[in-house]
Amino acid sequence: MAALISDVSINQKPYCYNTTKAAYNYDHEQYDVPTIDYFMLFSNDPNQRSKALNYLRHVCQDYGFFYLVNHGITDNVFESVFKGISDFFDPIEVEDRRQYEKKNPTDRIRWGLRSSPGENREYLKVVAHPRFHCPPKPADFSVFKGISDFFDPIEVEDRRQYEKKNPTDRIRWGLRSSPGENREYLKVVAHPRFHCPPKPADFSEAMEEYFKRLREVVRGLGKAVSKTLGFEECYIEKAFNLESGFDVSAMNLYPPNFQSKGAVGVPDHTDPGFFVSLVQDVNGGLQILSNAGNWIDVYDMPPNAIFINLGDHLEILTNGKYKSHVHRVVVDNNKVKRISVATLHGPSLDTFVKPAPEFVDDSHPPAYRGATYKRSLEANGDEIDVQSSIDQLRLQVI
Ligand SMILES: O=C(O)CCC(=O)C(=O)O
Ligand SMILES: [Fe+2]
Repeated sequence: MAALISDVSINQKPYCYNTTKAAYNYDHEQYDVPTIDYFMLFSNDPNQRSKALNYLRHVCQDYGFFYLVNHGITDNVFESVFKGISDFFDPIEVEDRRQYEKKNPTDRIRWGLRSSPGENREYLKVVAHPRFHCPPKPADFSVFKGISDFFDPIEVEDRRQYEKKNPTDRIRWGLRSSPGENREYLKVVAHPRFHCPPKPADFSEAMEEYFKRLREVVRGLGKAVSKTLGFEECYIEKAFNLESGFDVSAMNLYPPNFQSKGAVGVPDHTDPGFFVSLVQDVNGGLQILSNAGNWIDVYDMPPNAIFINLGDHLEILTNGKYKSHVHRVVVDNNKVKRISVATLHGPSLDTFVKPAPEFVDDSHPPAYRGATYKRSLEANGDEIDVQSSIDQLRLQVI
């Protein structure tokens, strides 16, 4: 006789609020992302330059993200990048891309396809027939009352006795909290050595050209940000040993909403590195959590602007003065597919990053543990995964 399995589930909160940060205000806020004019940061007119740097200081401190315009990277460069990525992600050639699936932690090119709706529930499964099985406690396991008593939040540890032990379990309990993801991605190490799949034609050239120009822009931005912190313009360059800085770029393709499984493109996260630069071919989906705890839709990005987000390692270096912000991608409004290129600009792998003495005093004790960039990346994956580990490095809530 066939076994009957009963699945008793309790749904948890909606996707992706399982972060350790303080309670969020879930309202989306539709306000402008500030715009920084790159050219003005280097203006020959000292008045204009100082105005632009003051504004950048305010934006870094009170926002932590901005659109960068007038950066000098031409439309042609962007067009070639999006064409190259779109060709690479040709739906017909998906099997060919599997050669770049994870092989080992030293991969310099990695591809992945994530299409999962996420799961947020606690469950108890029991074999109900031919013999009925059920945990003996709580008393009077009458259907909804009993189930609700069984899932008593205080007693969660007690329920672990029913976690998977072997395939013949007749009672099994589980707690699943995964945010889901909908994207195809290609990650490449872009610096100190540039890596890219050799096919399709022109893809690698387009990316190399983009990264070369982007590095120049990011170097300039590092100088300007050093000034906003009150230092010489080479401060960031030296602190992070940028000559051999470790940059990883994620090229993402998000499906249109009717093809996605669930609403999340990329779940809540911050990024390692000191700056993250992001460009996209169409508007839609990126949201960032403001200092005030509101989700801001990045929806009005000027054409060919670069969205800059401060990264974890700038937060650590400045002991929390310039913060890295949680962001995510939602796909439920994507009418068409969207391509983005998120590049995480990092220190060299052997740079030991800790709160710099200039940001530490009696009223600002060190808020983060120091670690080499390599170790901080390895805390939650490998070098090319580039996952944040700032929560593990945090010494106290600031
Ligand atoms: O595609 C986006 O808008 C953001 C992607 C992202 O946050 C990442 O790859 O780290
Ligand atoms: Fe990100």
